[in-house]
Amino acid sequence: MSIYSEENGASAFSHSALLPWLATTVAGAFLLYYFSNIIFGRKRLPGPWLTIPFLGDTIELALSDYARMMFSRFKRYGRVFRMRLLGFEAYVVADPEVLRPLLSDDGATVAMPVQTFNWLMENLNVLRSKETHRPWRKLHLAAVTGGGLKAMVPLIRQIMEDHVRQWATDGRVEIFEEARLLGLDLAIFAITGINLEGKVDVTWFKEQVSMYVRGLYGLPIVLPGSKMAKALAAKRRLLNTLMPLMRERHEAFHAEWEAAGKDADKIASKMMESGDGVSLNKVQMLGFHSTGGETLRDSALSALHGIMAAADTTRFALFNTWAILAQMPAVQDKVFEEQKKVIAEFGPEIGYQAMSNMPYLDAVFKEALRVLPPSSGGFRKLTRDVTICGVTLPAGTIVWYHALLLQMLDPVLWDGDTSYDIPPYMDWRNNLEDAFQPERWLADEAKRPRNFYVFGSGSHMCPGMNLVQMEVKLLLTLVMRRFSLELEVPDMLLRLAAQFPYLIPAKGTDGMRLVPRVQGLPWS
Ligand code: HEM
Repeated sequence: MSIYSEENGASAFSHSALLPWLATTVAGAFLLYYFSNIIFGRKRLPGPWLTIPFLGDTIELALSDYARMMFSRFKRYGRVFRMRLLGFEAYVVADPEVLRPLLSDDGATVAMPVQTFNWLMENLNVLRSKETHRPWRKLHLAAVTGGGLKAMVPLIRQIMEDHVRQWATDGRVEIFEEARLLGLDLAIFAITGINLEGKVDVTWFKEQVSMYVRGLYGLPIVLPGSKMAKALAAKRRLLNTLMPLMRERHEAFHAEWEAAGKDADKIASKMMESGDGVSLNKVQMLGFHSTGGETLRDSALSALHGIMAAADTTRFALFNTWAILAQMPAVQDKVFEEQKKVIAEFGPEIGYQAMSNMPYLDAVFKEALRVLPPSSGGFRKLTRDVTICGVTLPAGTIVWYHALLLQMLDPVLWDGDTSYDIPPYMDWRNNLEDAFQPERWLADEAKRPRNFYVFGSGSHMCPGMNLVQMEVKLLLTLVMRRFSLELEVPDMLLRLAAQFPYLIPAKGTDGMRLVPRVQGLPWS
C-alpha cells in the first residue's frame, strides 16, 4: 500500500494511509522482538515458551486452582522456572539453600517488578543499600517487637473492641469485608499514629485509602476510570490531606536529622536510647530522609508506606485464619480451653503478657498461614550469575521466592512424591482436617514445618510479623472467649471468586455466625 496519493496533479501525503502502515510496522516489530526473545533469548531456561503477550501467566493464575497450578509447574520444570505476569518476567526459585544468600543481600538486591506497586509507593531505595537499610531496620524492629509492641497493645485492643462489639450485636460477621475494614483501621490509626479526629472527615479518608490500596491489584495502565487512575488520584488527595497534618512532626524530625549531621546510624542510636519508644511513622521518615526524601511530601508518602504495608496484608491474614477456623469446631474448642488456662494463670485481662502465653493459638495462626499464605513471598534482582539445579540464571534476572510453593515443598512434610496433584498437607480444598493441624507447630523441633516464607526470610524478613501475629491472636481471643464460629456458607472456600494474589470469596458467601458460648469467658 502506498502512503502517498496523487491529488490535483501533485504527490500528496495521505494521513489516512500512514496510520495503518505505522500501526502494522509497530505491531510487527513488537511481535518480532517478542518471538525472537522467546526463541533466542531465554529458550534454554525452564518455563513455558509461549505465553499471552503482556498478560503472560496472569490469566491462568487468576482462573485456576493456584496451589495445583504451582505444584504442576514444579513437577514439569523443577525448582526453577519462568513466570510472566502483567508485563514482567520472573524466575520462581524454590530451593531454600540457593535462596539463603540471595535473601541476605548476597548476590541479589531487593527488586519490585510489579509496576502498580512502584507507582503507588514511588521510593523503595532504603531497602536497596545496606548502609541505609541496617539502621532503618533496627529501628523498625524496635518499634514493633518487645517493648514497642507492648506499647501498641492498648490502642489495637481498643480498635478491635469497637469492631467486635458491633459484630456481637449483629450476631454475625461478613468476614471478608470486616477483615478489610479492621485492617484499614489498624493501619491508619495504629501504624501511622496520626490523629485525624476533628481534622478530616475520617470516613472520606478511609475511602481514599481503600481506593489507593485497591490500585495495587489493577492493571498497570493509567486509563481514565481505571483502578490505577483512581488509585493515583486518591494518592494525590491523601498526600494533600496528610501534608498539613504532618507538618509539625516532619519539621521536628527534619531538625533532629540535620542536628545529627544526616547520619542515619547516629539518629537511630539516639532514638533507641531515648526511652521514649520508637514510633513507626518516625521510622518511615528516617527511611525516606536517609535516601534523599527530605520534603514534607516525602514524609506524608512515608505514612502511606506504613498503611500500604499493613492494611491488606493484615486483612488477608485475618480472613484466611478465620475462614479455616470457622470450619474446625474441635480446634475452636482447644482454643477455648487454652483461654481458660490463660485466665487461671494471668487473670482475665487480655494484655501483652497473656497474649505472649498462648502457644496453641500461636500454632493456629502459623498453621493457617502455612496452608493459606496471605503473601506471595518477594522478588530479588541477581547481581551475579546463579546456578540452580543445573540452570544458570544470569545477573539481572528477577528471582521470585514463592511462599506457597516453598511451603508445599517443605522437607519435613513432603516425602518427594510427585504423583499428587497437590500434597495432602496443603489440600485444604479436599481434606481440610488432614491439611490443617496446628499440632505440627507444637511437635519437637525436628518435626516442625521448616519452610515458612509468608513473612519472607533473611535480611528483609517482615518486621511486622510479630505485630500481625499479635493482632490476629488478640482479635481471636476477644471473639472466641464468648462465641463459637460457624460459616453461613460452609463451603465458602470451595466457591472462591479468586485465589491469586489473595483469596477472594464469591459475593455474599462470607457470612460467619457468632454463636454465644454457654459459659463465655470475660475480657477483663
Ligand atoms: C500478614 C501480614 C503481612 C505479611 C504477609 C507481610 C509479608 C512481608 C514479606 C513477605 C516481606 C518480605 C519482602 C521481601 O523479602 O522482599 C515483608 C517485608 C516488610 N514488611 Fe511485611 N507483611 C505483613 C505485615 C506487615 C506490617 C503490619 C508491617 C508494618 C508494621 C509490615 C512492614 C514490612 C516492612 C517495612 C518490610 C520490609 C522489611 C525490610 O526490607 O527489611 N509488614 N512483609
